[in-house]
Amino acid sequence: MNDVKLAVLGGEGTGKSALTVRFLTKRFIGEYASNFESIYSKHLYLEGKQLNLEIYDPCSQPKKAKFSLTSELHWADGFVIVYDISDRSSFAFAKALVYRIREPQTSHCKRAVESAVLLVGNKQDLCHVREVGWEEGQKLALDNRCQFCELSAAEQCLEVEMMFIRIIKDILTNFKLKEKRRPSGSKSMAKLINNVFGKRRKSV
Ligand SMILES: Nc1nc2c(ncn2[C@@H]2O[C@H](COP(=O)(O)OP(=O)(O)OP(=O)(O)O)[C@@H](O)[C@H]2O)c(=O)[nH]1
Repeated sequence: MNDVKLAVLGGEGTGKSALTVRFLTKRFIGEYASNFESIYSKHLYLEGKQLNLEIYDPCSQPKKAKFSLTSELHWADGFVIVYDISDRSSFAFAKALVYRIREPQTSHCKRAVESAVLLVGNKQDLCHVREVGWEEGQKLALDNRCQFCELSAAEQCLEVEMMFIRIIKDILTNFKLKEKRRPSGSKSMAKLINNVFGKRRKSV
């Protein structure tokens, strides 16, 4: 079974828990405990594979070394970065997170393939008080090789599900790429062993 680890990050109150809970239970509750972090688990069947999905939903800790993120970066295979379209400061926070994830040192420290990132403008139902344009989100995503969508955890169940499925599929694609790019150490070793012992065996 494949393990897929996804971190849902973003500014305070942007709807990280609402999106996660919506995906896991199809429900929108409205208020979510925000003083502890959670890792949720879900078994999924996607693209012919059984997956063990883990979703990390951090608690709000505005003072936590803002963009250090070191443990999350090492833990996660992909990121959902959430901002609130009615709150410009949350977009600035999301931008800083995207830059942090895409920093060359970060991208290369552990990974042969860039992490999958999906930027989400949440609370689309509040578009009458919108502070961040759709184009701004789209541009930030394009410039930083991220996927992008706007949606509403409060009003859209299917879109939220599709959003999570999209990022999980990207992660699976990355797993395949990594597999391809992995130096064929094990294969070469098998060849070597075969060359040395295989031939001898023939002569016995
Ligand atoms: N109108 C509207 N409100 C939303 C939406 N998603 C979440 N909210 C509300 O926004 C508030 C914060 O939602 P949370 O899911 O707790 O946000 P969070 O990012 O997990 O919050 P912290 O953990 O405190 O950072 C709650 O009052 C939610 O009901 C949405 O799509 N539309």
